[in-house]
Amino acid sequence: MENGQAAFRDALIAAGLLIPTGVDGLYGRSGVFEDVVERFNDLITTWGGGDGADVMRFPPGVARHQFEQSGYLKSFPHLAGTVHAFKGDERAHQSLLRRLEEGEEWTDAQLATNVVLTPAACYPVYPTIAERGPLPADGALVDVYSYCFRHEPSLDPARMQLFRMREYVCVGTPEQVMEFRQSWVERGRALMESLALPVAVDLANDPFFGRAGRMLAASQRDQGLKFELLIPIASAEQPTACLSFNYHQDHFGLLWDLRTPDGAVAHTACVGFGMERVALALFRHHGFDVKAWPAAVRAVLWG
Ligand SMILES: Nc1ncnc2c1ncn2[C@@H]1O[C@H](COP(=O)(O)OP(=O)(O)OP(=O)(O)O)[C@@H](O)[C@H]1O
Ligand SMILES: [Zn+2]
Repeated sequence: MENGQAAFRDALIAAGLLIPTGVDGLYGRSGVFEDVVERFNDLITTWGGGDGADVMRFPPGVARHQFEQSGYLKSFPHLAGTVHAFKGDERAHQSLLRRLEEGEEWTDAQLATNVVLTPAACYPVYPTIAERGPLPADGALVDVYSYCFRHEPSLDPARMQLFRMREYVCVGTPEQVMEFRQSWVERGRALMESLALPVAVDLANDPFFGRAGRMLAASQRDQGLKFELLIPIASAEQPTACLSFNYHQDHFGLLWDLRTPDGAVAHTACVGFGMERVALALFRHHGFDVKAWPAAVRAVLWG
């Protein structure tokens, strides 16, 4: 399986679609690759834009105080990436340059900034909605799109360290967010089938850290909180999650004190599209030459 992943990655690099940097999971993308991502991004808007979501675009960093409050480090300390910077004086600068020149460790002198790399596009949404006070009667619906960082270096080109996630996020009553999620499971499947991709939707869990994490993952599955839309990319036996449909119950509502108009703690759900994974699935199933893709697929993406 590992071999298949590395071979697919090498083929993508040889075709110029991915540009290697020497770090696993960190790639540049060609114009052709980006065009596919942009067209797919527009397709998501075609399917979801009519719902009147509030569009928000954040840079790929979250405020450290918000990140600390989000609870991410409890569940996923192994995936988080913090931004550190040089804050020294001239002597410290001399020492930095000397250590660099002598091939010594220099990064331990870097100090934390107030920015943490965004782990999932929806993270800045909850505190933003909380700031606005009680929700309107029909809840809140937000459209976000961001680069995300996860420290999971891999030979699998579908497991990147920096990748883009487009999401719709719903905040409201349990009924509102469950209806939102169900509608996206159906829409997500139909959207992906319109691209002639072989899809399966299955129960899933997040990669919670440690022994307590294994119990969290089991309970997440038992309660049916996370579904993924899977497509074979680098391996037929282990298809890759390209979309995910998450119901957080009152997790973020409690954390951020999100309230419905009657004062109850709000529930939240989100649908996330892995933009690079979808592009890779298209290249996997329709070939590296986009001009030779099935006419029906080209029509869906390029009109
Ligand atoms: N390392 C990654 N590289 C590229 N895309 C990713 C990566 N991790 C997640 N994604 C994409 O972002 C979407 C939403 O993220 P989510 O947290 O649900 O991923 P995930 O289910 O944890 O992924 P996985 O189970 O493969 O680690 C996923 O459905 C996937 O398409
Ligand atoms: Zn989300």
